[in-house]
Amino acid sequence: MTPLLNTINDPEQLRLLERRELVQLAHELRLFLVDSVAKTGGHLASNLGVVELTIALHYVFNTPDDKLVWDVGHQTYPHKILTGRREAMQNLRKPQGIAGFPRRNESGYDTFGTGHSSTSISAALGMAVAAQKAGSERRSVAIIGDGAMTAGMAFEALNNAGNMDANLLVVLNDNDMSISNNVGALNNYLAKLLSSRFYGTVRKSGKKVLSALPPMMEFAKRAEEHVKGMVTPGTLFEEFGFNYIGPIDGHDLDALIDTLHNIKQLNGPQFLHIVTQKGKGFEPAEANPNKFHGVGKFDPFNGNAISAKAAKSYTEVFGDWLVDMAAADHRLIGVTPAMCDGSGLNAFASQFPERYYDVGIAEQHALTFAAGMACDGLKPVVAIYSTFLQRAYDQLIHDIALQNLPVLLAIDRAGLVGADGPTHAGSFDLTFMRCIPNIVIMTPSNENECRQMLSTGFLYNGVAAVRYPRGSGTGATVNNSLLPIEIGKGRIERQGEKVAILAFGSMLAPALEAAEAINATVANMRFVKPIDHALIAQLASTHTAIITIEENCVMGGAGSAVMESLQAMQHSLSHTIKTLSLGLPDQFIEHGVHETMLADCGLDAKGIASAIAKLIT
Ligand SMILES: Cc1ncc(C[n+]2csc(CCOP(=O)(O)OP(=O)(O)O)c2C)c(N)n1
Ligand SMILES: CC(=O)[C@@H](O)[C@H](O)COP(=O)(O)O
Ligand SMILES: [Mg+2]
Repeated sequence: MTPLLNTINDPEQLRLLERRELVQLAHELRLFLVDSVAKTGGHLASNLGVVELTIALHYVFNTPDDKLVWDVGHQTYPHKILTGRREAMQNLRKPQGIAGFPRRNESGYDTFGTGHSSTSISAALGMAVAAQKAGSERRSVAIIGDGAMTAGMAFEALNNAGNMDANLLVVLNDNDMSISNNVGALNNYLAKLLSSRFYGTVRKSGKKVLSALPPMMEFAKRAEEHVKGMVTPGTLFEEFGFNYIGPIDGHDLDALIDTLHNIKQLNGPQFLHIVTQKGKGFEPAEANPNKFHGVGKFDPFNGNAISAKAAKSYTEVFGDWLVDMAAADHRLIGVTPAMCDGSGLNAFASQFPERYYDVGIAEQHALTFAAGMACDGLKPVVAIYSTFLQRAYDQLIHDIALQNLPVLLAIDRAGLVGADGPTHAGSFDLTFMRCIPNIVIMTPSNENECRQMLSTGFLYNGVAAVRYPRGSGTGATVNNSLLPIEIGKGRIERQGEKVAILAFGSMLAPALEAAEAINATVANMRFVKPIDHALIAQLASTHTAIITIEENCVMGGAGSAVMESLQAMQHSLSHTIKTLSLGLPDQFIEHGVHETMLADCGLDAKGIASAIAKLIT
């Protein structure tokens, strides 16, 4: 057979293929995906699951005029490959290479930038309304997974769209998996929809929708049936005002294409439920979709990881601490918004299942749920990535801090995260948390300090946050103590003269290295809030330059806290001090390799030394 995939550089070419050729194309696309991701690393299992769906969508819809909005965007590799980026896949997520998520500035086919979940229905609805207002017939399609569907935002959008007449199609890609097993009542409901009698009913109702009636009449008829309660039992999505079609096999290209063709004729909000298998076609990923959700380089023949096991990560340090503290205190509850594995909760979940809560992709709920538990004597620990905590800002302020509730936030992936790029960078948490009253914020400089700070935050009777980076730190030995450290106290790690570097968290190690050449003093500040005013005063009175350094944006971050402190004490200082705040610049940092990204921001020893040299000469 003549290969097909390498002839497709644009969906226009895909649309010229015969229907019967598409199965071969899907097969080639899968082989290409496995081979390509084996070399680069990236998200694999979700992409394998949407091969047929991606082909069918580009085959039926007139992309890029018709808009495809992929939720999360971790499953867009087949889309990228079919839209002119096949060759570019070899540089996926590498510096200057293509991104792991859709990017509007990367391709006209990437209609909406994503990375965080559950935004697709809102964005596609916005595009559908824009088309309507422009008198355009173009279609908008949101493709959302069953995991992403657990988020409140998806339901906010359904609620809005189901009450409108915009031409929006929502495709629910139901593979019965989030990163880990999907959870919650909605997941149970979807399983019920797929089962036995109800499945039959739904299929019939789907067929009815695809009958010969003209689209507008069909839509009106469905609306009338709804009003009269004739559609029984109505699916949840029908109750939301959508025309529900499915479930259909999302690996059956003929069924997908026929159904999409039919739906394209219909007006108003449409909902297509498809069933797929995460990891489809690659046995190791089918067997363990969680492991192959996001992977490093691997052997494409057996799926074995190529890189050696790295040093103990901060995530693992947190996971070990959680198990130990849970054993010591029966009030401890562990909460994760759908990131069990990534946040290091596996051991806790299996040892303390009755105290473990995966709430789905629901960061806002996770925090308020924790607040409620804290009101009544429990001690919740919310494990959350810095970037996803952004979703729950009001809950942190209004539900936790304002009521001064004892909730510990274990904030992982703080700082730059490498290959996932700007959507996942934890660049802002110090800035957005520091201005909230009542909160204790800690930045561990090594793994052992991380454990000490977790204990400190847990034992503190109020809201506390420990923010630590992705991966491992200095490799410090972690002792098994559960004792706290004194809140608000930094310490001097290296005594030098004239120049004092005040380092926060991960930046202590490069600060110490930079200090050698110029004999600078280095303080490990440890706490961003309360900031150690006494230590700052001591350093200010004995040095002529104060430099702060953090892996957070400079604006409003830990360095700002130091500068505010200095400002407050300036009248009592007998000499002037030169100051400099180092940290992440006021821009989104592109994906790449963590160390290089830091160096590019001047946050390695060399960059720190050169910035100090400029300041003091
Ligand atoms: C707001 C937010 N929280 C958490 C995540 C992490 N995350 C990425 S993909 C994913 C699971 C998505 O499951 P689903 O939508 O079913 O897609 P699948 O991976 O099954 O294809 C999660 C939890 C995220 N990207 N955004
Ligand atoms: C798409 C998504 O949000 C997650 O899969 C994320 O890429 C995981 O990142 P980590 O690899 O840091 O856990
Ligand atoms: Mg899923």
